[in-house]
Amino acid sequence: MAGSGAFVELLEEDVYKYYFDGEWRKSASGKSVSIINPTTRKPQYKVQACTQEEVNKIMETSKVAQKAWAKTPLWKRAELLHRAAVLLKEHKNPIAECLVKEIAKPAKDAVTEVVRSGDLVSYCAEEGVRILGEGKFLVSDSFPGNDRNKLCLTSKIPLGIVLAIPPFNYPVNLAVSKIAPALIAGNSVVLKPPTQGAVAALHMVHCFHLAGFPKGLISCVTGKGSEIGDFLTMHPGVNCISFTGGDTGIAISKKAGMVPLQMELGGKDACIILEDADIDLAAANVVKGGFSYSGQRCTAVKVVLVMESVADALVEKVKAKVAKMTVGPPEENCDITPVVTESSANYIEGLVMDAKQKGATFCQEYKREGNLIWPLLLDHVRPDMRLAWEEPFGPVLPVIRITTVEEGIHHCNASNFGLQGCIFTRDINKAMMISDAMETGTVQINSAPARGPDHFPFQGLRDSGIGSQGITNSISMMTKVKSTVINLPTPSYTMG
Ligand SMILES: NC(=O)C1=CN([C@@H]2O[C@H](COP(=O)(O)OP(=O)(O)OC[C@H]3O[C@@H](n4cnc5c(N)ncnc54)[C@H](OP(=O)(O)O)[C@@H]3O)[C@@H](O)[C@H]2O)C=CC1
Ligand SMILES: O=C(O)[C@H](O)COP(=O)(O)O
Repeated sequence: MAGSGAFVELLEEDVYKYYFDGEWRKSASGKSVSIINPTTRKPQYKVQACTQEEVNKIMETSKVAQKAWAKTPLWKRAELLHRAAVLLKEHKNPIAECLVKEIAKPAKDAVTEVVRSGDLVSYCAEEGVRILGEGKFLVSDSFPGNDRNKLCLTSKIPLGIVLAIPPFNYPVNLAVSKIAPALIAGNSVVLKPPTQGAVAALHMVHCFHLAGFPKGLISCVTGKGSEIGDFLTMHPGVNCISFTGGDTGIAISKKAGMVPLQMELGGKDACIILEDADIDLAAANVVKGGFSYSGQRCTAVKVVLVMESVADALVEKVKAKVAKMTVGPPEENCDITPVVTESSANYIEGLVMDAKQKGATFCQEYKREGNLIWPLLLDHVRPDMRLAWEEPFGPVLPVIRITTVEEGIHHCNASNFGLQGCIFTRDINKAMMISDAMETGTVQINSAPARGPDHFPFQGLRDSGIGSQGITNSISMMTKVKSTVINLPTPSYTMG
């Protein structure tokens, strides 16, 4: 159970502690932040509201710990990560319980998130050993005018302190996707978890603690992003920021200093369906892509662009599937569960009402109880409706009927987002042409958008982000190249 057994030291009275210098501590602020259960809409947990002084101390300690960690052999770093991965999987149930209570993730999916996170940590350890174990050897005589008298050795070195800020929808998986690459590359980590999801993240951090990582190497600061966020992201001790979330990331990129940024932000992933598509396959993916975790995924299908000639058939099939979806509490593994906050539900409702006023066709009746919104497919959505462009981050999916492929590509590229997109067609040549024309970080052919498997590159264009994630890319991003050049007194040619 959360906050008990192996996790008992995380909790004092009813407030979860923050993690610093290898210990669980109470904040000197004496204040806490309440986490509201999206299902009951009542306070579920409390976490410490950390102070700026505590952040300063964390940064100092983190810097010292990083210097020692960078001298720890790579295989030993990997060994500790493997140990943390085992512990994460061993404690999947209490961590998943927090995800159910804090972010209303269906119980089965919550367990999957933790297991996936363990796998990500192990894979990262293995990948890190391979890619960080290799450098480059360059010789000078390949550049015009040079003899072979300079030998350049390059290797990848750590950046220092990586600030990791994940969003509410994957507070464990999108935290470890930053923590593990940072650690294997020799960095220290300061984690600021999302408020909704903070307790799951603290339990995850405890697995790293139990694995035996050195004191100070990993810290976890809790508190509202709106209060402590700017102080963290603008802190001079930070050497890299890895952020996943919404528009906050755009603001951070304007305020952060001259440090590498990895930003994974919002998306409005389009699903283009052509006349020759397998409509059963497309419908199944529209439902899975649009409604899993109630649409609260950056990679959710957020607009369907279907050719008019097959639109009726698609809409009928999707409607039939939506009718079978279960709606209710995450504990009962319902397909659709309450969205994360009341303000999120209000925002979604605003988009629905705008579409209603402008004449969209409701394939189901709009229904809401508290934060729980029933799945809704809106047909005949037009570009003048907000739903055509904004991301609801909820179980509401607009369908725009198109008469040419170009119309679909144009709509996709006119978005301020450019995360992923997908195409359904039986013609691979057409699929490749459309994929080339779509201005998104990834295009999926005949499947819904997805970040995973976690070693695949994951990136967005325009407001969807900066840089690329995925295990290999994250490890590289959290390092920089260091060169050592040996200058020989006379040119030397091997076997010459
Ligand atoms: N591209 C991607 O991979 C993903 C993108 N998203 C996008 O994120 C949004 C929803 O996630 P959500 O968690 O609400 O996103 P937010 O951007 O609101 O929050 C993300 C994180 O930033 C923190 N934060 C808030 N204010 C600041 C600040 N000023 N400085 C630093 N950190 C801050 C939050 O903490 P706190 O909770 O305390 O406010 C949270 O940990 C959607 O728009 C979605 O598209 C979500 C998941 C993945
Ligand atoms: O934040 C998100 O929504 C995730 O990055 C999406 O991950 P998934 O495609 O694996 O669900």
